[in-house]
Amino acid sequence: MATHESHYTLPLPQFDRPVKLLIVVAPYYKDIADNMVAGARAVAAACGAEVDLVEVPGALEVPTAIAMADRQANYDGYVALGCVIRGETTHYDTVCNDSSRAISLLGLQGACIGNGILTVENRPQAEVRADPAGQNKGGGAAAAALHLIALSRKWAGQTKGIGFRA
Ligand SMILES: Nc1c(NC[C@H](O)[C@H](O)[C@H](O)CO)[nH]c(=O)[nH]c1=O
Ligand SMILES: CC(=O)[C@@H](O)COP(=O)(O)O
Repeated sequence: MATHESHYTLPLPQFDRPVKLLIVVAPYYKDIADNMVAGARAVAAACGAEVDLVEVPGALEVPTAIAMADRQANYDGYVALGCVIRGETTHYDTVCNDSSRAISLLGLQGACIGNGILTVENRPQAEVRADPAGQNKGGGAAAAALHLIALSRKWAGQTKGIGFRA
């Protein structure tokens, strides 16, 4: 089994105004999803963020639900959670690639999203990544969303070129 080098983790951002996060989770593998939600909730709580949660059937529906919420609701950011485990067919690649690409495109359009959709070969890989006491990828996705929200607030209302001398 591969060993994993630990990586540097940014300190969590601090906020002077309330933050509202939406967790969108696909509980396709329910125990895995439950652990990721627990990790994400703990990180949100550490930043004082309020959390709502909605469930969708599978990873492919996660970006669609985030896009709907971003149009119709008032969340500051989103945590995308789920797990895709390779099966016998090429469907794995479709679910992994399309969910990831759609989430990235929503991010480029301005939504603050942490992507915590696991894409793994087997269940043990998913379990260690979902475990809040293990790799805690749910917590990492929540932290990513919170960092983007902090950046978005830092630059809100700024106009290009103002404040610089030519
Ligand atoms: N195989 C996995 C799926 N597949 C289902 C799709 O995400 C989608 O719900 C369906 O195609 C209907 O649009 N979803 C997962 O979250 N994880 C999988 O391993
Ligand atoms: C990741 C998947 O979509 C997978 O569960 C589908 O399994 P299969 O390729 O065996 O149909």
